[in-house]
Amino acid sequence: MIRERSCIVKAGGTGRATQMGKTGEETGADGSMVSIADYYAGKNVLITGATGFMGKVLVEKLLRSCPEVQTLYLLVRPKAGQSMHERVSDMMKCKLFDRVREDNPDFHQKIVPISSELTQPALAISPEDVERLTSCVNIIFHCAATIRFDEPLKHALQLNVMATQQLLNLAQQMHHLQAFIHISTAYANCNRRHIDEIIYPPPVEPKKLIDSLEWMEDSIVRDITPRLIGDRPNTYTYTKALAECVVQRESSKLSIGIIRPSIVGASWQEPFPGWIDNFNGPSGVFIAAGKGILRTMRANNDAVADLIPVDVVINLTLAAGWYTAVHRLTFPPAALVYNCTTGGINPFHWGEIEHHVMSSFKRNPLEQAFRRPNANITSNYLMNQYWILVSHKFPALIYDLYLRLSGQKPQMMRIFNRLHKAIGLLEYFSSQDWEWNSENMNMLMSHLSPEDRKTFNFDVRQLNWPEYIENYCIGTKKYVLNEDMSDIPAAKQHLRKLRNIRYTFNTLLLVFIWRVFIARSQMARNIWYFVVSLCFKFLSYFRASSTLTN
Ligand SMILES: CCCCCCCCCCCCCCCCCC(=O)SCCNC(=O)CCNC(=O)[C@H](O)C(C)(C)COP(=O)(O)OP(=O)(O)OC[C@H]1O[C@@H](n2cnc3c(N)ncnc32)[C@H](O)[C@@H]1OP(=O)(O)O
Ligand SMILES: NC(=O)C1=CN([C@@H]2O[C@H](COP(=O)(O)OP(=O)(O)OC[C@H]3O[C@@H](n4cnc5c(N)ncnc54)[C@H](OP(=O)(O)O)[C@@H]3O)[C@@H](O)[C@H]2O)C=CC1
Repeated sequence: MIRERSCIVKAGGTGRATQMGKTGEETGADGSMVSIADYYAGKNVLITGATGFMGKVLVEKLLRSCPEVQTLYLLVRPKAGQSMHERVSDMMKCKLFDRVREDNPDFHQKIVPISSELTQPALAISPEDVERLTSCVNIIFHCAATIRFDEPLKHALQLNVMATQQLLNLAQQMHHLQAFIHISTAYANCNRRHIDEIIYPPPVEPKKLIDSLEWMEDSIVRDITPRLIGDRPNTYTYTKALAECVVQRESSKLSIGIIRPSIVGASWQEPFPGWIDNFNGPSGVFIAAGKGILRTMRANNDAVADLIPVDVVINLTLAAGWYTAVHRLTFPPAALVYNCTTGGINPFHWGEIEHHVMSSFKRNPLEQAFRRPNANITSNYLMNQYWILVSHKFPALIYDLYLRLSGQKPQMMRIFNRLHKAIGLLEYFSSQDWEWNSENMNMLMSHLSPEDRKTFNFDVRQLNWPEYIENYCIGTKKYVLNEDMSDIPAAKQHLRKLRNIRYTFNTLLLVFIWRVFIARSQMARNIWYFVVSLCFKFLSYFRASSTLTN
């Protein structure tokens, strides 16, 4: 149980002893509150979802900025024919860890993978590992989740809610646990316009839902899912809301912090600008636009694009872990919620994003683009449908015809169908505005020392959006698509070729229209001559009137 009355924590390699003050705050020898890095020194940290996008950045930052941390226990499952050890060792080889590798080539010694499948009973952790974890873990970061918007409800419930409950059960057996940090999402309550840093009543009692879905066939669950999720857009936001409620229920027994990031994007500063490794959220949209595939999407130009860089989220998460732990005895029995968003502090809009993404991909084009990047967003449904037909389906049809004629397998229509499915799922988030209260983020910032504010910076007022978007787009090119920056001249040359193809195509189309309609029909010819003579008359009138005025 973690709500111990007092405790002495040996601050690892710094040799600095920290102790619980009367208020429950962990203080240094001089009575001041320990810094974040000093707090993590000597601590054993358990992380779920460490192989995911945010988990990796969390592991990297802990190792780099809290070098005295004792051990990171990562709950990992084997996947795609790779053992858990192979997966973790591959992860540590990735470029994200370059800076840590430079500082400490032996950093891998601090990482201990623990085999776990979160959807299995007791998280499928072996009894020996349970023993090990319960005897030494000091802080838990729970990042694992399914973030797919089309996840069947049963599976989303299993992973996002039931696994969270099981992890909380495990946490309660831990003898030295000081904080449990749960990663939620700012959109857990997206059925509300204004979202405070509180846990709202759940749409349904989680336990009752779990019990009733257990005996139901998948097809029945699929049929009733829209009724269950109600005014939420998908099973993801719905189950994340239920998970918050499950976490909240344990807050009388554990010290809990809940982080609610909005749309997590590439890194802003750390470990280097623009790091991103997936197609989720806006990244896939940016890439599709940069490749010239996506030309239109439904989004509101004036709606706030609540993107938040991944390093900001992780800095806040680590600071929240520190704050939750050092204040654990003074907390009321309620989880502290941190809305981790940018919209209320440093707003930027989808229209501006579109402009900067497009100009960035013109300066730094992606290789082998399908067409020149020129995506436009519109909130008008009919307009969007029109452009989908003209700019997506028609070119896809022509290209597939070309592939067929040249003996290759047609593929463009299939790509567009998948793209339409993906953007259809994202439109809900790009067409509306939300307002998040972020007082706890400000409160947390005010508790940091000037040094910690620099090392664990989450002050998004300093974020320069155009520069961030430029680095984000370059990041998708370098780290998601593995394209080389030295190939940019060739990519530009390819875009010039595409432009010439378009000019030639448009000219041929004009000639074709001329031949079919104008040259063959007397009426079309008459209309044509009428339009031309009207233009001529207008030009002559315009010229004559401008001569008179002179
Ligand atoms: C310039 C214009 C500016 C426009 C501005 C407008 C931008 C609007 C953006 C709005 C974003 C809103 C996000 C809201 C986030 C809520 C926050 C969160 O809490 S939660 C976090 C947010 N959560 C999410 O974002 C999850 C959303 N994603 C999903 O739910 C699913 O991926 C899916 C249903 C879209 C596709 O399912 P399915 O068809 O089964 O396909 P698989 O998944 O199996 O992937 C197959 C392959 O395709 C790849 N790939 C994937 N996506 C894209 C893409 N967009 N494109 C290209 N490729 C993509 C994928 O890598 C994979 O490759 P490989 O491994 O085979 O090589
Ligand atoms: N990305 C975003 O925009 C946002 C994310 N969030 C939240 O942040 C957290 C992390 O998201 P993100 O890093 O983007 O997600 P990812 O999909 O990149 O990572 C998910 C992680 O969960 C693990 N996981 C999934 N299923 C299981 C399982 N059955 N057993 C064990 N581990 C499992 C994955 O492991 P494996 O590699 O084995 O699949 C992976 O490590 C989530 O809680 C999400 O809700 C909140 C707001 C926005």
